[in-house]
Amino acid sequence: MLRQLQIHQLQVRFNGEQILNDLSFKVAPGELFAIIGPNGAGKSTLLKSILGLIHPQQGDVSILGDHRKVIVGYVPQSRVIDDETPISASDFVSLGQISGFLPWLSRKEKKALNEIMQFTDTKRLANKPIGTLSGGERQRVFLAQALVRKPDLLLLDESTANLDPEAQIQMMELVKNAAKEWGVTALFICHDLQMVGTYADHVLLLSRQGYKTGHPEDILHDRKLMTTVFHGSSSENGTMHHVPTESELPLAGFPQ
Ligand SMILES: Nc1ncnc2c1ncn2[C@@H]1O[C@H](COP(=O)(O)OP(=O)(O)OP(=O)(O)O)[C@@H](O)[C@H]1O
Repeated sequence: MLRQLQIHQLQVRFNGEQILNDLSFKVAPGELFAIIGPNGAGKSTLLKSILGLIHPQQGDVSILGDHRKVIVGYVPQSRVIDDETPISASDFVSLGQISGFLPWLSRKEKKALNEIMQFTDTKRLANKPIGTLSGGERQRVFLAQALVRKPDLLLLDESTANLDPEAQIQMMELVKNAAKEWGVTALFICHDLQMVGTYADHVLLLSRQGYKTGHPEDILHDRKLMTTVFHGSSSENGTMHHVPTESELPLAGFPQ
């Protein structure tokens, strides 16, 4: 289980453009942590920095586990799968667990595959070619692949985008159950604020002007803040300020 995820004074620039600026926050083990913000705010950049796919100019990410190396599951924002892709859903899921050199699955791996397909309700899709699945079915298969090694940390980049409301709920329920059953800590980028309000324990609101972490009700119901971030203006003082503190969550705040 994850013991600590801590982002400390993270700075990422691309071609001289500041994308993440002095970003610091902590995520508690087993929580569902939403990342929201307008397009281009740097949400995917943050997940990629946590994964080590992007190297920040400054700051660091610490991911510490209890007894063993932390396993991270990731569902990227976009994955183009050709309709003709000749790979079955179950083979696609098992790609998430191949760690040895043998071209077949061990008994333990088969058991894990079976369990996760049951858990994600993808068993009935097992033999279907991945390219023939609907958008919602594919998303569940992608999630199954990310979960098959029972990760300690799960990173989801807009995994519920383009899904109908029922399928969105199914996906988020799966993530919530994974948190409940084996204590996975999940960071999920989401533009659907209703989903965030329903499922997130804490929220990071990110924009190029600053950021804020807190409980969903405090962030989502702050009309002035939300208007400033998503529409760039507010009837009152709409400037975003980043005021880090040393206290527990939220680590950063805006002047009240
Ligand atoms: N590898 C890269 N090289 C140069 N610029 C990049 C790179 N990756 C991202 N960017 C830029 O960084 C900014 C933030 O991108 P990012 O994808 O993190 O935003 P986002 O908040 O996830 O947006 P969206 O909600 O639209 O997915 C964008 O302006 C993007 O063009």
